[in-house]
Amino acid sequence: MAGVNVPSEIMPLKKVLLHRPGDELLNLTPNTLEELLFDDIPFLKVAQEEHDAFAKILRDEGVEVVYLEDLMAEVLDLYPELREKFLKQWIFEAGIRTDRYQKIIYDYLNDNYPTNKELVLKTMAGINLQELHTDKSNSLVDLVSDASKLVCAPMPNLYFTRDPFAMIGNGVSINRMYSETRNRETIYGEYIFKYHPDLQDVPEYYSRYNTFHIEGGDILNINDKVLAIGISQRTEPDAIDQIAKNIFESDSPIETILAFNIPNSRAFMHLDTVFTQIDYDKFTIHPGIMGPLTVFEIKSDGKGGIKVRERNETLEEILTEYVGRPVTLIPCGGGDRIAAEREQWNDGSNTLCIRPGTVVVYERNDVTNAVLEEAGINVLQMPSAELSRGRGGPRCMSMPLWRDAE
Ligand SMILES: NC(=O)NCCC[C@H](N)C(=O)O
Repeated sequence: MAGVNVPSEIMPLKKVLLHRPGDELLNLTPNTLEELLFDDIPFLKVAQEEHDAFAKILRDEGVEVVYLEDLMAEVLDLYPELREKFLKQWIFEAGIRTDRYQKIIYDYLNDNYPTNKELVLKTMAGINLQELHTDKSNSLVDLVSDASKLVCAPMPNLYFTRDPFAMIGNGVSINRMYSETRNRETIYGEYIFKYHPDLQDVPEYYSRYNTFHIEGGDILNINDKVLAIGISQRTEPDAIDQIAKNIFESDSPIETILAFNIPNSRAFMHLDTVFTQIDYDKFTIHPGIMGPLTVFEIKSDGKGGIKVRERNETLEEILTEYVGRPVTLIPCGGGDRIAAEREQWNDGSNTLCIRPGTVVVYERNDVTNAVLEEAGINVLQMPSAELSRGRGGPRCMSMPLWRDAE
């Protein structure tokens, strides 16, 4: 089906975008973990098995699974003239600035990765110096550079397809990311939404070339008229102002944006690490954010601008007003503070809802999973020992492209 339709977080999921972890995880090293936003180096083989189990759960529930690497390769297959443009842009965005190395890397990729799928996967995996057979006789750089040096860094966070671009109703936000390492990931979104036949007519509400950063983990579709966006470590108020104006000026039916101001911290990096919708009237929430949370309501001022007011009611009251029925907040960890902190850290709140009352979760968060089941939620558990080392859960690892309407 062409286009995208994601008017909520809970209606039956029909099509979802994933990225299967690849050799980019083999290019993680201890001294690059912090810069690349990982807490340890996953065992690739097992991470892939866990990811395949995730895809199987989705397919068994009737969801069409498409992969980012395939969509990008299809674009280059359909438009061969884009291969050179994409490669040169990717090399530049990898920080390669000298003509010499730009040519060495361009020729290396073109000569060694003839199919577009192989090429796309290699741009995701990164390149290290020892792969490049440079002529060491005439360059100081080659003579002194550490052979294991990564000349084009890997993009290990790509399997978190939630973040680089995010569906908003029938449109998309192609994001400007908080960190340079993840901002590189948005190149694939630029190409698939500009050229892929299934996606090229999707209205864009934000551009990767904008100044202010916003990430998809902070964007939650409440319904076709209400959008929630987190103010977080990754998403700044200026970006929300900008996307709100763009949305209100567009054909989008969204009338209200609720900005959730959550603590600025790595553990709570996105709104969806502490808050997700799991049924018509149920949300999971990390108790640790309830105290400091403030909610701002943003609407159009009718003159191309916005008007903002702080909501002082309780979160339940605010959500009940916008969801249209009494809302229950289910605490991650079930009221046990230590379990809440442990399980939020391992994405116990980061559920992926595939239809009202049915969610995919990490099996490791057994306290929260039991609480969800007691609340009548159908909990589909996936293995997570290696994937969770990247600090993201089932919602982080998925970007819905189509959900049924009400
Ligand atoms: N939506 C999400 O919460 N995504 C998780 C992203 C984890 C990744 N290592 C990051 O720090 O961006």
